[in-house]
Amino acid sequence: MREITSTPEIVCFGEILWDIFPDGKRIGGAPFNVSYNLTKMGIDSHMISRIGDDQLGRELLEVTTSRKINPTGLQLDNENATGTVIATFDEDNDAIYDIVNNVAWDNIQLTEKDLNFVKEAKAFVFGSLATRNKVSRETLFSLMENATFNVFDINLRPPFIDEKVIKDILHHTHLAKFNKAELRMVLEFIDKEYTNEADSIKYVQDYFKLDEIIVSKGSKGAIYYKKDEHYQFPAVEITINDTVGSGDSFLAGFLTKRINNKNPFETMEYATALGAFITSNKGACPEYSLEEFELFKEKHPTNYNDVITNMKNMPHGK
Ligand SMILES: OC[C@H]1O[C@](O)(CO)[C@@H](O)[C@@H]1O
Repeated sequence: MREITSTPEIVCFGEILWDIFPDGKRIGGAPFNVSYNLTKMGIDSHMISRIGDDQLGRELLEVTTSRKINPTGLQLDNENATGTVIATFDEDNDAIYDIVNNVAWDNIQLTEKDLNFVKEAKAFVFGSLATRNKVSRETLFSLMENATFNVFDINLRPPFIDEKVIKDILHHTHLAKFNKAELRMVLEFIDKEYTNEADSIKYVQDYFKLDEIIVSKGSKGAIYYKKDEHYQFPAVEITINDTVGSGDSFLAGFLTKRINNKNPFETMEYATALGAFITSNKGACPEYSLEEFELFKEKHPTNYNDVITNMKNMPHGK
C-alpha cells in the first residue's frame, strides 16, 4: 500500500465499524462517513482509526482500499475486535444504534505521523463517541490541542454521553455541529434555559468562544451561524431512501467549500445538496462519482425563496 507523505487537507478521527442492519452489513462510523464523502468530493482526507486483526477488520480494509480511501491511518489491534453496531430502524425510518463496547477504535494510539498531519491539515474532524474510552479520548485531546481548525460534530449516542468531556471539547472547538436535541442538551450542561434558537446560539458562542455553529433540522434543513451572521437553508426535496449518515455527508459537503473559503451561501448549498443526495441513496457510503452528485445537484436546485439570512449579499441572480 502506498504511504501518504504529503499532508492531507482534512484529517478525520474516531470510529470505523460495520453497521449490521437486518438486511446485511454496511461500512460506517460517523467520522469515517465524513472522510469517505470528502474523498468523493476530491478532498484529500486521512482517517485515523483502529481495526481488529480479524475477518471483519480485513473486510473493512478491502472496502476502504477498493473505494480509494487511504488506509494508512488505520491502526491494527491484536487484542480488540473490529467495531460493530447493531442497527435497526424505527417507524419513521430513523436508525437506532446499539454500539458494541471495548472494540479496536476505542483504543486509538497517538502517533507522531498523525500528530504532524493534524498540525498541518486545514481541518480536524471528530465526534463525541470516540471519547467513551480513555485511550482514544486521550489521543483525541492530544490531536485536538495541536490542530488549527477543530470541527466537532457532537453526534450524541446515548448512553455514551459525558458532560465534562463534551464541555472540554467545546472549549477547543472552532466549528460545532448539533441537531436541535443536542443543542438543548449542551445548553443544559451550561445551565442555560432554552428561550429561542438565536439567543441560545449566541450564548453557546460566547460561553465556549466558538464562532461557527451549524444546527441541523432534518426535513426542515439546516442553519449556519458564523459570528453574528446566519444562513438558514431548506432541505432539498427528495425521496428518502434512508437517513443513515445524512448529517455526516452534509458536513463533508460543507467542509469541501469551507476549507476553500467559499462564501456561506455556496457552502450551505453544497452541504444541503450532498446531504440530500446521500439520503436518497442507501447507506452513508454508497458508491458514486462526483459527476453523478453534480448532476443530482443541478436537478435539485436550492429554493432561494426559502433561504433565511441576515446578510444582504445573496449570490448574484438568486
Ligand atoms: O458512528 C456511530 C454511528 O453513526 C453512524 O456513523 C451514522 O451517523 C453509523 O454508521 C454508526 O453506527
